[in-house]
Amino acid sequence: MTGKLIAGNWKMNGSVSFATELVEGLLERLNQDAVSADFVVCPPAALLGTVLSLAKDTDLAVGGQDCHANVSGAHTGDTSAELLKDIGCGYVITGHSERRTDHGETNADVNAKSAAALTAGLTPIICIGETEAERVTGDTLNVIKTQVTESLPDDCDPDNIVLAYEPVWAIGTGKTATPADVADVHNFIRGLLNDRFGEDAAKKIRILYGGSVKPENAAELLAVSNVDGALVGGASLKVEDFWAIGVR
Ligand SMILES: O=C(CO)COP(=O)(O)O
Repeated sequence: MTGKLIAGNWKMNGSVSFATELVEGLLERLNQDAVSADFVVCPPAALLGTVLSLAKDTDLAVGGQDCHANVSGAHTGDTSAELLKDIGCGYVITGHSERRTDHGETNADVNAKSAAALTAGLTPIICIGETEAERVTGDTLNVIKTQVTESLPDDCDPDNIVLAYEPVWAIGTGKTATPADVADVHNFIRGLLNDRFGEDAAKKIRILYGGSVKPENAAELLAVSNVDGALVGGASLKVEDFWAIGVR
């Protein structure tokens, strides 16, 4: 692990002109500022080619938003991790709560997709997080434990995985978990990773926080123990805001 990882999940937003303007804006800043954070953008699949051609040979990394667990085959509309790697991606988001909800993805599915990503040479950004109902009933840590246990592939290399804690109730709602809540969950996740991989290996795994991260709350959230970066939705669509989250 080096600096913080600031990942932008564009979700189903953008166009060729939007992507070009946003990526050019980021590259301009990457060239000018001394940056300790690593930046990655995850555009919709149809914009990957545009973004990759702009980001080629730069410090801006690019990721997909999902991949199929299989290498190839009759899976209309899906994209394999191999193909993402082949076109130049370095990362892929797996298990985002919107995919768990919209497409019924289970921890087992997320595990298989993350394993496929690792086999292809991509770093999966494996998403976990409790719903509002689970938080209210005090089940947050149990849910997190199950998700971490079941979503991480058996033989995964701690060098090549990223976790993202995104409380579902904080996504796109403007509600952010308090630094104390975030600390509780991130410290708990670190403990689970320590138990599984041993402390030396586990500390290589970056644990991102996601859910209504914006320039106004980024400093406070990124200062929390065991918060190694951010997975940013809405604010990653504005170059000034996305940049200000990682460079302060
Ligand atoms: O889901 C998210 C990133 O993956 C977070 O989205 P928002 O930053 O828009 O809340």
